[in-house]
Amino acid sequence: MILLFCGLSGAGKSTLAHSVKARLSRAVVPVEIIDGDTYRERLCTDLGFSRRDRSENLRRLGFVADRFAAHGIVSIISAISPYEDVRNELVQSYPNVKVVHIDCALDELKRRDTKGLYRRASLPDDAPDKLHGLTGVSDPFEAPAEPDLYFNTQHDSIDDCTTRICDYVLSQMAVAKRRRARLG
Ligand SMILES: Nc1ncnc2c1ncn2[C@@H]1O[C@H](COP(=O)(O)OS(=O)(=O)O)[C@@H](OP(=O)(O)O)[C@H]1O
Ligand SMILES: Nc1ncnc2c1ncn2[C@@H]1O[C@H](COP(=O)(O)OP(=O)(O)O)[C@@H](O)[C@H]1O
Repeated sequence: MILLFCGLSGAGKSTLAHSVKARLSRAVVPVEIIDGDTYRERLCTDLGFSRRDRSENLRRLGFVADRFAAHGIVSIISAISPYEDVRNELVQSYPNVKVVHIDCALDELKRRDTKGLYRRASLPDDAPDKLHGLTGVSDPFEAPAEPDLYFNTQHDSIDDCTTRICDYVLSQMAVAKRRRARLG
């Protein structure tokens, strides 16, 4: 299974990816986190934040996620993934891709500002530290029309989100197991 987490910077993708991994490891379910930030430092160093590059970024993460998933590992892609067409492309290209929208209001993200990106995006255009094209501020984010799971992390606690995601994964795994048993 591939869990495709998408949402704005600071919404909670990495936090939830790690808490889900920790919780599922207790049930002996292997999880691999494929984090946009980390892969941008290694596999995707040539990519920036244009539409073309963000699309290529997600295609690469999807390919890696599928390789892990093929070996029974739950792959969590934790990236902003702002475009519906590329998310749908992954859903159609690989088996068992579930889209998880990690949502949060911009006001709350500006308050959290864990990496200082929102402050930098609000600087005057000629400021040396100005961040252009920040998703949700000066670059688009297309909310998934039909996510498999939806969270608003301003209202849903880390623990509640983690429980719902883990319950979903375990129930999907149980369905797949029953299907395999029926087919012999
Ligand atoms: N312009 C702009 N817009 C959005 N994000 C930016 C930008 N510049 C740098 N960053 C940092 O890059 C991280 C997002 O990388 P992703 O690979 O997840 O993005 S994308 O899916 O390709 O849109 C994102 O990480 P997260 O905060 O974990 O989401 C930011 O730290
Ligand atoms: N329900 C929640 N789920 C995830 N993170 C939350 C939640 N509520 C508050 N937070 C906080 O929001 C921040 C999210 O940061 P992070 O996980 O790095 O976001 P992202 O990976 O989407 O950029 C963390 O400081 C986290 O503690």
